[in-house]
Amino acid sequence: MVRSNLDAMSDRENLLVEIKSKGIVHGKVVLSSGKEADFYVDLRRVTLDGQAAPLVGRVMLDLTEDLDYDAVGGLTLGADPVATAMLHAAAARGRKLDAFVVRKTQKAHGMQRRIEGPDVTGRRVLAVEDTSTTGGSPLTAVEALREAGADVVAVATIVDRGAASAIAEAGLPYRTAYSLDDLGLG
Ligand SMILES: O=P(O)(O)OC[C@H]1O[C@H](OP(=O)(O)OP(=O)(O)O)[C@H](O)[C@@H]1O
Ligand SMILES: O=C(O)c1cc(=O)[nH]c(=O)[nH]1
Repeated sequence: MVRSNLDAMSDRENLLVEIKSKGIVHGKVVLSSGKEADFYVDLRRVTLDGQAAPLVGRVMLDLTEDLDYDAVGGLTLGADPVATAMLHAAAARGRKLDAFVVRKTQKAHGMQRRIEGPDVTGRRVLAVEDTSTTGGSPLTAVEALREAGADVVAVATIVDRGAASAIAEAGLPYRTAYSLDDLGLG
């Protein structure tokens, strides 16, 4: 089946509707970085939603279509359903894409791994996040991936809250599907 630009545009529009209706929470909130904000973009309510998750996979694949990578993942937990949605969307397009999970700390028992899933050593990988404010979370994943011998080709998020400069400083291309302006929160 041939995928048209119209299909991609309609997925992008439909995912935006899902994010606006299910993922935005207004009110004072403390962010991962310790900063305070007046709203939260709770993308777990979108990436773990049965209707929205397939859109997440397709939109994030479309966003990174020109990049060369064969594994995707990031810092648990926000990145995990993004990566698995992409794995399944890729499989539906006949492409084999592996996923991985970067633990916040190395596991102390079992295989004692920091990065779970098929081995990423020597592979071109995409680091993803659901949303990023400071770039801290995706860059923590990038550091662990580089330590494991992976070649990180880029960072990609569903919603950017201000991470572009930190990711550019780390010398990596940065892709985001939506800005706060797209969400009416800019
Ligand atoms: O660090 P930043 O780049 O500014 O991005 C914000 C981080 O906050 C959220 O996760 P959180 O730290 O709340 O943890 P969780 O994924 O385990 O829920 C989100 O999923 C990002 O990982
Ligand atoms: O910066 C964060 O911690 C953060 C912001 C946001 O809108 N959503 C989220 O999951 N984390």
